Amino acid sequence: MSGMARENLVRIEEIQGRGRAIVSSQPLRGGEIVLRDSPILLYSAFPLNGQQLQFSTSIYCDNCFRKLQSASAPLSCPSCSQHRFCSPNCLSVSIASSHNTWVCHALSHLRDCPYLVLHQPMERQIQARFLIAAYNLALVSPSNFQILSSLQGHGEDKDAVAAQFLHSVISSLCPPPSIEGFLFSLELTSALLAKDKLNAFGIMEPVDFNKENCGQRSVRAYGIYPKASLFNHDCLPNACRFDYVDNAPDRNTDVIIRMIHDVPQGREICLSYFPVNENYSSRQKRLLEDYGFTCECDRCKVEANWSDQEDNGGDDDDEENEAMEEDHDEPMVEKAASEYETDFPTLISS
Ligand SMILES: C[S@@+](CC[C@H](N)C(=O)[O-])C[C@H]1O[C@@H](n2cnc3c(N)ncnc32)[C@H](O)[C@@H]1O
Repeated sequence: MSGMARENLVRIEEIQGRGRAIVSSQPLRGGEIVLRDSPILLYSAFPLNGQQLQFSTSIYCDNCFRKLQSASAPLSCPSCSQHRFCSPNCLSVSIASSHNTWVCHALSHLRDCPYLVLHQPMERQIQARFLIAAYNLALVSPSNFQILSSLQGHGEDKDAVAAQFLHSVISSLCPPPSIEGFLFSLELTSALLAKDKLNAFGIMEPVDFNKENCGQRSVRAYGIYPKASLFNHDCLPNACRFDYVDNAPDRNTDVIIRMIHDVPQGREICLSYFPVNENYSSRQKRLLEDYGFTCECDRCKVEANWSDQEDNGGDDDDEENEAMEEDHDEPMVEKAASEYETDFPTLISS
C-alpha cells in the first residue's frame, strides 16, 4: 500500500507551553496525507486471561491484529498456546520479537497471578501487557526503546499506586533480563506507564451497524507511534487519523494522518485526542486529568462562554447526550477517525 504523502510536508517545532508540535512546512490541502507512521510497539487490548471485552466478539492475530478468519484454524504459540497468529509469517516474526521466550513466560506468569487477574481492574492487566512489551523492546530494539523513552510522560503521583503494584508484580514474577545500559526500576516503570497513557493510539474495531451495540467501537490493540505521538490536541482539529488494520495488504497497523481542510504554511497541525462531540466541560476535564493541560483552543474560547444548557446541547437532546457519554475511556484520537472516516477517500493500494 502506498502512503502517497508528498515529501517534507511537515516539520517538528517546539512551541512554548505546548512542547513539540507538528507544523506544516508548505501549504496543505484538505484530504492530503501528511504522515504515515509505523508502530514501534503494539500490544493487545484484551485482558490476560483471554476473556473478551464487552463489545467485541472477534479474535485477532497477536502479531498484526487482523481479524482471524473463522474458517481457517489459527496457528498458536507452541509454548503457551494462548497467543494466536493468522499466518506462519506472523508466528515466526512474533516468536523472534514481540512474543519471544521471555515475553511468553512473563505473560504466562502474569496470567497465573490472582492478585492481578482477579483483584485488580481490567485496565491493570492491559498496563501489565504494555510494560512487558516495553521492557521487551529494550531487549530486542534498544534504539526504539530510546524513542519510546523520549516521548512525553514522566510518571505522576496520582498514578503511583498502580505503578508500584505493577512494578512489584513484574519484579517478583518475571523480571526483565538485564541489558547493558538499561535499569529496571520503579522510576522507569512509572515513566513508561505515563508515556503509554499520553501517547498510545487505539487500533479500533470498525463500527458494525448490524450489531446491537451499533456505533460502539472497541479497541483491539494499542500502539506507540513515534511521529504521530508529536501531534498536539485541538478541539477543532485540522487533521484526523485513519487506520486500515483489516484492509491494508501490508503495514496494516500504520496510522495515516490526513488533513481535514486546507492550511497555509507554518500552521500547527493538531488532532483531537477523543471524539469531537464531547462538550466543553468534559473536554476540559479529560485534557487536564489525562493529558495535564488546559485547552485554550479557539473552540474552547467560544464554548467557555456558553451557558450550561447550551454546553449540554439543550433539554431536547437527552438521547444524543446519553450516546455521547457512553464511551468514557477511549484512547487518543480513536473516535476522531471514525467521525470523519466516510468523508475522505480511502487509501488506495498500489
Ligand atoms: C501526545 S503528546 C504531544 C506531543 C508533545 N507536545 C511533546 O512534546 O511530545 C501530548 C502532550 O502534549 C501536550 N499538549 C498537547 N496538546 C496541547 C495543547 N493544545 N496545549 C498545551 N499542551 C498540549 C500536553 O503536555 C500533552 O500531555
